[in-house]
Amino acid sequence: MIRDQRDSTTPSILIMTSVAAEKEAIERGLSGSSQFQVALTGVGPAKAAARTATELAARTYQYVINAGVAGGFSGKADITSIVVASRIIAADLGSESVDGFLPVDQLGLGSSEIKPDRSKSTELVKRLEDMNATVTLAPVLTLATVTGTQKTTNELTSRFPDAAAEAMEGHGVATAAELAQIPVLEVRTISNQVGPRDRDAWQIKEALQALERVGRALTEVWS
Ligand SMILES: O=C(O)c1cccc(C(=O)CC[C@H]2O[C@@H](n3cnc4c(=O)[nH]cnc43)[C@H](O)[C@@H]2O)c1
Repeated sequence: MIRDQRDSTTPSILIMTSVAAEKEAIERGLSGSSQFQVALTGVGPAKAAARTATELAARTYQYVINAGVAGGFSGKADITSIVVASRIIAADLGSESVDGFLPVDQLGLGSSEIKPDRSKSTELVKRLEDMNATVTLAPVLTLATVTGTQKTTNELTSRFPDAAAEAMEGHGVATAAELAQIPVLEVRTISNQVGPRDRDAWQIKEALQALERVGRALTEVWS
């Protein structure tokens, strides 16, 4: 019989955040739980994929989670609410055409979507609801560019009517996890609404407080 050599102090869940403030918020919520390792991706899907792959090459993990703040689509996810990804979608992976955007799926060049672990995602939603958090299970878009105009907002809403949030790392983290055959989750707390750029309106502090709550909920999912 093959035994798992890891002991209870070896992290088995890797959480990737883009910036240090997100990492610290998650770590406050985890309150030292030894099952989790939190590491930084930097901003954007390319760094996210490369840095996640580097972490996964260094140690064996059972789950990978991408966590951080995000933009919420109006009417789907309000500022400070939480979105757990039901689908992780690379929204800008494909080609423009005169008839509109063509995703790589339609070009016969692969898939722009990765499915997160359904069971753990659902359990995370339940734990957050038990904490009285406002939480939505819905598609989360990954883009290399933060949406900053009404035109792009309208295009994304039309292409992905169910999407609740957009961020910049999820599909990169998920791609590295998929290649390593490890289940992935994405969870985002909403710091701003997707729409015409208004950086002063971003509520980072409140979104980071919600991220701390996500950290607490994660310890319950894996208790
Ligand atoms: O300035 C700070 O203190 C600070 C603290 C935590 C995070 C930040 C960021 O700027 C995070 C960038 C990160 O956030 C995601 N994000 C947030 N809103 C959006 C959006 O509307 N569209 C796309 N991405 C968004 C993204 O994943 C970035 O990596 C600052």
